[in-house]
Amino acid sequence: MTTLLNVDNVYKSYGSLPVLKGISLTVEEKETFAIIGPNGAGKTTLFRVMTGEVLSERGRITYADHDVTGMSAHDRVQLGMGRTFQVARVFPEFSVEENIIVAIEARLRSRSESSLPWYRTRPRSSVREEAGALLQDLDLWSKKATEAKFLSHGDKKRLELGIALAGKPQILMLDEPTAGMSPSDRIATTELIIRLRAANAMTVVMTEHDMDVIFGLANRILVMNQGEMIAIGTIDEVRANPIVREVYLGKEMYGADG
Ligand SMILES: Nc1ncnc2c1ncn2[C@@H]1O[C@H](COP(=O)(O)OP(=O)(O)OP(=O)(O)O)[C@@H](O)[C@H]1O
Repeated sequence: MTTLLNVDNVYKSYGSLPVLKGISLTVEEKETFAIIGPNGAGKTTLFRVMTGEVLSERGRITYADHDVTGMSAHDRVQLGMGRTFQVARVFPEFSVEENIIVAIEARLRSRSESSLPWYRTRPRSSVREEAGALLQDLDLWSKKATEAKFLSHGDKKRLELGIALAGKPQILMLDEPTAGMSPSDRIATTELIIRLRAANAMTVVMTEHDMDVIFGLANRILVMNQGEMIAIGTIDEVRANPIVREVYLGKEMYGADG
């Protein structure tokens, strides 16, 4: 196995509040790694430290052999780290298809696959074709002409996933991909991520509250509590961990006999 992302002894405080107290983890190529924990545990802060939206005060982060510790979020995206947000970020006035096209064009420009300015490249037929294929994969083809602001919550999250995929990331960072979704949308989104992950040979890092989604997707899990790591391992290892049982998850994780 090849390590793609390495977080080594990372600390972060907000004012006098320590939020990350020495977090270390590795994410191996093609695995899905989930971060879980109760509210306020520090999951989102750790996620942001990994994506570069927040810089850590101590520790080191490497991604594909690059030291990215002090690197901006934008530069990390250029290296192949794609991400989605808890609240989907799409261009509301653009159609579904235009949102995807803009994202593909951004990739083409930033990776020097095209040297022309955007207004001279669009809409190239190859870009339209790529957008069409992605929309089919996302089951959004029938809504391609719909303005994004009119999409349901689930479809908006799906579109945001497509925007991230249009950047052809090597690692996809998903911040609560099923937040606010109905149970049926959650199942559909889990299945979609499984499908897209296989088709694109992607590594995934995610935060998520829903245990069914975690169990459906993750290979390994980090459990956090109050800025600390309380367990890290496979689903079975984490389930069997007595500290996790005591501190955090309770019945939901173990079923009625747990
Ligand atoms: N920008 C900020 N400024 C000050 N305090 C913050 C900031 N962001 C987070 N915090 C605090 O840091 C702690 C950890 O927050 P964080 O959002 O990382 O936890 P979380 O595990 O993602 O929680 P949740 O499950 O509720 O999203 C909380 O006490 C929170 O109030």
